[in-house]
Amino acid sequence: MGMTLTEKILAKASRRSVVEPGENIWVNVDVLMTHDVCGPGTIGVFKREFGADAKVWDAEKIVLIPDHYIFTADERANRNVDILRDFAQEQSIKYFYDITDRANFKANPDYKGVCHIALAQEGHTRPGEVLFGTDSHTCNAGAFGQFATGIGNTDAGFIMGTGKLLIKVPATMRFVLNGEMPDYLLAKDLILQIIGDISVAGATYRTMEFAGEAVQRMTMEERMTLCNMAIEAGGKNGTIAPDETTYEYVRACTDKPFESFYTDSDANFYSDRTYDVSQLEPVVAKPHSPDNRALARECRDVKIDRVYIGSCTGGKTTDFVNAARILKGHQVKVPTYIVPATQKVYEDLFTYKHEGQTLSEIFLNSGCIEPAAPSCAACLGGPKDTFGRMNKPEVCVSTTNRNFPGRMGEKTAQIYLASPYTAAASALTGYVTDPREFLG
Ligand SMILES: CC(C)[C@H](C(=O)O)[C@@H](O)C(=O)O
Repeated sequence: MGMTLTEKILAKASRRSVVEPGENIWVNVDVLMTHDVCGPGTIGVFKREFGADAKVWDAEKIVLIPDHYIFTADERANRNVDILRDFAQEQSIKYFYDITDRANFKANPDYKGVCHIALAQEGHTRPGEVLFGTDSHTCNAGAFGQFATGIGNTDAGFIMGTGKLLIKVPATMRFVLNGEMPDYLLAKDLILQIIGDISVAGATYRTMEFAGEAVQRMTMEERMTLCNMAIEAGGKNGTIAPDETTYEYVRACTDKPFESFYTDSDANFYSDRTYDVSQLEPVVAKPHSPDNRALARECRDVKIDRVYIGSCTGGKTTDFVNAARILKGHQVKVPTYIVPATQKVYEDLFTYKHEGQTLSEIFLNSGCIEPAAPSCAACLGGPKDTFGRMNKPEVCVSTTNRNFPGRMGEKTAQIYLASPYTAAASALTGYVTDPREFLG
């Protein structure tokens, strides 16, 4: 019997020739990522269990990324970043993307922004490796053919001390996305479609492997959007077989060697679903669950108060290019927040041109709020002074990943998850809007 790409990575990481779903195995970790929310807790567990003077297992395999609650006056949030800094110094952690001057993020060249996109841009998402992160959207890196998943602080503290973790091998659900992608659909529509089909518990502790010609034709950023939301269906990890598109991206970010794995033709799947993407339509996830799917056009009577374009899921350069395609030459009817995921994405807003104008010019000319400093910002609410936080019971169309009550701040606010096209089209009308109204 053949193996899936996930099984092969886990077999290699546990120094076995074969692993099977359901087996508990010890894996060697290639990268451990933590951020300002969970880093202090992880460090606390590490020190308690391994000793106040203990050294981490490998100072070059730990990546510390302040990204969640950065641009805030909240003292505890600020203290969390200080704890990361002290630890990085004490342990000589090689990859610490620090921010010291919060008043001017551009004065901090080391500062990146949202961890999942920073991991990719800094070359930490390499095919065939094992990445654990103290964040549920760590599955984002599965787009690179890496085994990547979120863990809690206790597991992360254990990895800090040992470089290993005991995990159960997940069974794989394959999603084959065939057909020509219509020019009004984005990866976000596909993943919302799938989550709507299988529910937020539909892939619990399983691998979601995305394959098929529509996936092969996607850019790395669109592939990341697919894998990023695997956790929204309960998935342990998302994965996509590496190919030339992957290698081109990875080689531009790192010269570290890596090994690629591919699913065998006789591999065993827990389930195998096929979609013809040419038949799909733009969708949203209505409040208050990512699986509460509806066609965007069915929600045309939903009046909205704001639009938010940002986060690991929907704040990458491609996401803004797609939003700009719709916004160019029109005026937004509601406050529209632009939050680039990383400093690199922020720079792209001022250098990347769409039809002769930079993305930032397009956004400002169409009446959007000036692009914010890169961070997770209001994707998960945050302290009261967080940029874009929902502090009133308003309705928002957002390119982020979750729409549970209180997710963006105010508990009674309503969030419609959507693609950058749908978010931008909605900004132009003040209602949830199918982007076909503005495309073509
Ligand atoms: C803060 C962190 C633990 C959390 C996560 O794990 O996902 C956050 O990033 C989120 O998106 O909800």
